[in-house]
Amino acid sequence: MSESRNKPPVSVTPGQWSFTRWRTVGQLEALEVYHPLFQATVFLQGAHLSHFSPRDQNNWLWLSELAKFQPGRAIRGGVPVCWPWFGDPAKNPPEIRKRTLSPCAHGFARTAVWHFEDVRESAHEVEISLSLKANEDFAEQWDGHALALITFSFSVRGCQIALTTTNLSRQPLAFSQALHTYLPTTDISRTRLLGLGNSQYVDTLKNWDYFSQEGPIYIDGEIDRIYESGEPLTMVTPTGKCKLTAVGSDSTVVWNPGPEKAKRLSDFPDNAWQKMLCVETANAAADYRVLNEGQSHTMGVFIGRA
Ligand SMILES: O=P(O)(O)OC[C@H]1O[C@@H](O)[C@H](O)[C@@H](O)[C@@H]1O
Repeated sequence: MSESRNKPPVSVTPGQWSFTRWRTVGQLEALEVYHPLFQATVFLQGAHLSHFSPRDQNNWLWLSELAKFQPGRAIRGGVPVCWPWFGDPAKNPPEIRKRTLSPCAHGFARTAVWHFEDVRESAHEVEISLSLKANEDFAEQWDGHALALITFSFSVRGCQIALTTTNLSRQPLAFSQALHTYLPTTDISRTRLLGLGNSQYVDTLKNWDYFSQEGPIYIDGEIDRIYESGEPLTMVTPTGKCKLTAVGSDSTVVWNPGPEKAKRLSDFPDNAWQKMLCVETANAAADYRVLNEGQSHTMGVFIGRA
């Protein structure tokens, strides 16, 4: 990552915080947390978390070595925020499809510049909040009016992400979403995901048909499934265990591009599919949500270690 330090937006007084500072990475503005106990980096574009780790540990998130930090381009790795629709709009339920005016996958929030709200610091925790008002500025992409508020809470125990959607329109609002978490592994063939045994899933690679999961998930190539479960998960790799605990979510997307799709993906090394797995806390497929005027829904995940 190239950098030039300390270019705060005008609303923020430099030096106001003890552990957090503005930083430019590539062409994007980010908040970098450098706490005695942990480190994190959050981009204003996409409200995108690219790094979290306790001090002196490697990044708990997978971040592509080919990731680009450019306006309008999604960062490959970390935790992209897919909102207000998940995946291909054409594969979403009719109530969501009728609002999406762009064919772009995963919604517009991951490439929009979010508004800085707040940083709160203590001896044990740092919280960062950002918001995105999806109003007439996004009228070419979406027929809706909603507010997304995201809060990242970092501590030595792990990282909590909470994404709250509020319907600002008079009409009921249907939306789908995901916190598209990229997790690292040293060897995908010796990695397994626990916690989805006995749940049903839609296999998007098999005609979107339904199947039942038995036991742990092993990955030996491309996988792209939407599980009907929001149960706690553990990813076991040769070097450790990562635990994901979701709230407000009854669906989980498990995705790895495998060797062939990896070659077609943007900003993704050909062999990187062997070093990552996406485990996405979601409201996707049948788990999409509908909010009446003024109603809110919070979906979130705690990423910890076992
Ligand atoms: O390349 P993108 O738009 O970041 O999407 C990556 C993947 O994201 C996953 O969530 C989808 O299930 C996959 O189908 C998709 O390929």
